[in-house]
Amino acid sequence: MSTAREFFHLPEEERMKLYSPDPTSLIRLATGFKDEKQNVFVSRESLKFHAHPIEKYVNLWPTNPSSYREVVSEYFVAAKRAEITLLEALFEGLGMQRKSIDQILDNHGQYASLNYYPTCDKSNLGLTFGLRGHTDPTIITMLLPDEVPGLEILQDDDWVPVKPIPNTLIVHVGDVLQGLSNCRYKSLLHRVIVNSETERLSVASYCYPSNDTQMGPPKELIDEDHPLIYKDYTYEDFYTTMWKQRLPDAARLDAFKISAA
Ligand SMILES: O=C(O)CCC(=O)C(=O)O
Ligand SMILES: [Fe+2]
Repeated sequence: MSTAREFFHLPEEERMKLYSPDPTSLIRLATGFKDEKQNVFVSRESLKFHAHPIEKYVNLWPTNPSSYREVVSEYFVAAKRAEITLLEALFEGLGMQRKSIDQILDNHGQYASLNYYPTCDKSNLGLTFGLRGHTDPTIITMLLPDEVPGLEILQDDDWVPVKPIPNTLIVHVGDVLQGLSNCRYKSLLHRVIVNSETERLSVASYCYPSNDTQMGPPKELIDEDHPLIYKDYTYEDFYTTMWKQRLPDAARLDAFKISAA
């Protein structure tokens, strides 16, 4: 976390060396922007990069601060290990067969985002979000927030603040897990609000399957009480559709519902 903070406290021209508007870049800094249509400002600055397999990507990462590669590698390798352990337990708990689990986890990827939410002028608070409501297009997202409040989740139509607990990770269910589990797990709608006093940081590890992974629910999860909701599709189909639709939430999955055939 302190390495991420150091990075975002570097002079703007140093950070902007990594700026790219292209979402397929292997590493990129994304900056805050104004949505003219909705007249809101989204203030998050984030450094996004691939983190697994780490040997393939580490040479693209910043060398300023000088500890960056070492500290960030150590964190994301440990985060990935924890994600896989958690997912294996969760899939086994759902009753999935080993073959189905391997199909999903073999060749999975890990995408990282260091998120920085600057403080916001009091007069602009009403029109500024850190991040607007969205679900993550992942299997799960492992999030390490700092101790500043800001994350909110939607629960029964109300935005509920998530109270930061020191040294505690948060795991979000993403759209892919909703699809794979045939809706036994629901993707979590969340957003980030900003404040005028304290900047906020978080470190996100997004776990996603390989492009050719079949994302329809495995047959062992389907029975009379749990009729099949989603047809077979690949992660690549999902991603391509997502970019076309530009939907912020799990409604992206509706295109793959059996009833949408
Ligand atoms: O900063 C946070 O707490 C949430 C970040 C987030 O939702 C994301 O990176 O997808
Ligand atoms: Fe998110």
